[in-house]
Amino acid sequence: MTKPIIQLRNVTFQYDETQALNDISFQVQEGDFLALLGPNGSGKSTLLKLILGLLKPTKGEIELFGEPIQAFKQHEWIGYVSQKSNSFNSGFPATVEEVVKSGLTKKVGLFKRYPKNVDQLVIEALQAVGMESFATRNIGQLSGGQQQRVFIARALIAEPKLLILDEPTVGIDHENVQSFYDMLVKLNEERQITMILVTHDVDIVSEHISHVACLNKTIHFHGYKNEFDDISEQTLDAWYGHKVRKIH
Ligand SMILES: Nc1ncnc2c1ncn2[C@@H]1O[C@H](COP(=O)(O)OP(=O)(O)OP(=O)(O)O)[C@@H](O)[C@H]1O
Repeated sequence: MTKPIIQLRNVTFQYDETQALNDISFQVQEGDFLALLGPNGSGKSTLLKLILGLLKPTKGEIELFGEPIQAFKQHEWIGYVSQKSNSFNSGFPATVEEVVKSGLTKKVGLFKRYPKNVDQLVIEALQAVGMESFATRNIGQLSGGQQQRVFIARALIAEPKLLILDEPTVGIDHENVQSFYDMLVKLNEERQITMILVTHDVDIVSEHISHVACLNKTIHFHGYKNEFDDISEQTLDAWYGHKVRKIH
């Protein structure tokens, strides 16, 4: 039996002037691979910040792993790779292995020691994203897509149950997007990591994604990927307020 990892009930969020989210209710189940789609300004980042506990809903409730978010303490269960992770300049003074190791800080606490097998853990995390041969390189000397993989390894080393990726394929060239997806699917299937992939690109929805949620201030659709495929472009246009083209 799968259980909800995230449950939102009637969540509304208001910045001073702007209502960013209106009456959002949906669940993410253990093992789901969810693409959260929405145009610019549709509330995707706001929704993520609510799930990560960085903002509090104006109205409504959020549960993580079956607990009200206010009581939830296992923050190391949630890995987050932000949109801006892959923007180091070439002189940034950290190696790939140092960046990955820093992903353990949340788990071991800032002033506690790393486990004895930390080097092995770093290599395993890098192997999972196909980046082990870059371990000693400077992070700033990697391409945007390679840096993104390293940041996923940094999240993986803490053994998350849920991985949230904000626009992960930005900066990855077209030929490498498929292998990037294959890597995410492998993590989802082999390690049973629940995935939420945030994007404003409808095209990006790969065949491997299990669920899709369409957000534009409110949730217009949340369901299986094959149900999403049946939605017409006209309906998407109406939700998003502009022309949308689906590429299969
Ligand atoms: N700190 C803030 N203060 C006031 N309004 C904000 C703030 N952050 C976001 N907003 C507004 O809330 C709405 C939702 O913004 P949000 O950043 O969540 O959208 P998004 O879907 O992540 O957009 P994008 O795809 O462009 O990153 C927008 O109208 C935005 O202008």
